Amino acid sequence: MSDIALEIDRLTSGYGQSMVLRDVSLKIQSGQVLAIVGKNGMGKTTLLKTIMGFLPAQSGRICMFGADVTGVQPHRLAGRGVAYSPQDQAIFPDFTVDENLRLGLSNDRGYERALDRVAVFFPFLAQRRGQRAGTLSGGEQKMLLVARALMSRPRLLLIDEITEGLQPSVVQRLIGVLRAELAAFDLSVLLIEQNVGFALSIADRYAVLARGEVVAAGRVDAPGVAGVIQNHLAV
Ligand SMILES: Nc1ncnc2c1ncn2[C@@H]1O[C@H](COP(=O)(O)OP(=O)(O)OP(=O)(O)O)[C@@H](O)[C@H]1O
Repeated sequence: MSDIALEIDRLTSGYGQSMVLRDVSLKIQSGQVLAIVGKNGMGKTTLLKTIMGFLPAQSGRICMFGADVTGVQPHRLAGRGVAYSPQDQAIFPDFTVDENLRLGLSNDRGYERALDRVAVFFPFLAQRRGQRAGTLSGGEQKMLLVARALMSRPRLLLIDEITEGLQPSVVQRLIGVLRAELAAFDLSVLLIEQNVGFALSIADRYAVLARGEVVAAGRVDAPGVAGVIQNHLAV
């Protein structure tokens, strides 16, 4: 078993003729959290979509747990222990809370136990299992999204801008659930964030993406990191 959960080597990708990511290289050690920060339109979502196989890589390589997964279909990654919490339109509004959560597992076995685990942090999920997901508040829908991604106890979790529009108490709860899962399981996380405070509170390492390139990277506990990141975001 590789001690590197995710390794991206000189990845280039985009939409048709328009290249968005250029030679992006990143690495996540098993059990660690990497936060990717960057301004709007810098290629963060494109990076996640390419890693997940929704967009083809034009060049470069994506490895997970030592295996080359470049070009592997998204549903096949789920079978390898990869979960994805996308930025938009990711819950099924006409399905109930229960039905949305069941989509996070490949079968019904272990459903109740998984629900108990995530409901420690998001009790409303257990209390409102029959409610249509589209009638939950925006913050509750985001919590549902993270809970669904965690149902299968993934080895690698990719989260796209989960804190956008959330009140601080919900952000705190998300920090709580991620810390608990990180402590209990050998979970590795790739986090896309604009909320630098959230990113630094949960991540081990960071990378700044600007115009499709990694322009800064390092450990979050290095001196002055918040300032370095803010400077990049201000440019
Ligand atoms: N489906 C698409 N077709 C063509 N261009 C796209 C498509 N999706 C995104 N882009 C372009 O790719 C670039 C990067 O977009 P991306 O969504 O990856 O940025 P981002 O860093 O995630 O931004 P945000 O924080 O606003 O979500 C942008 O210029 C965007 O217009």
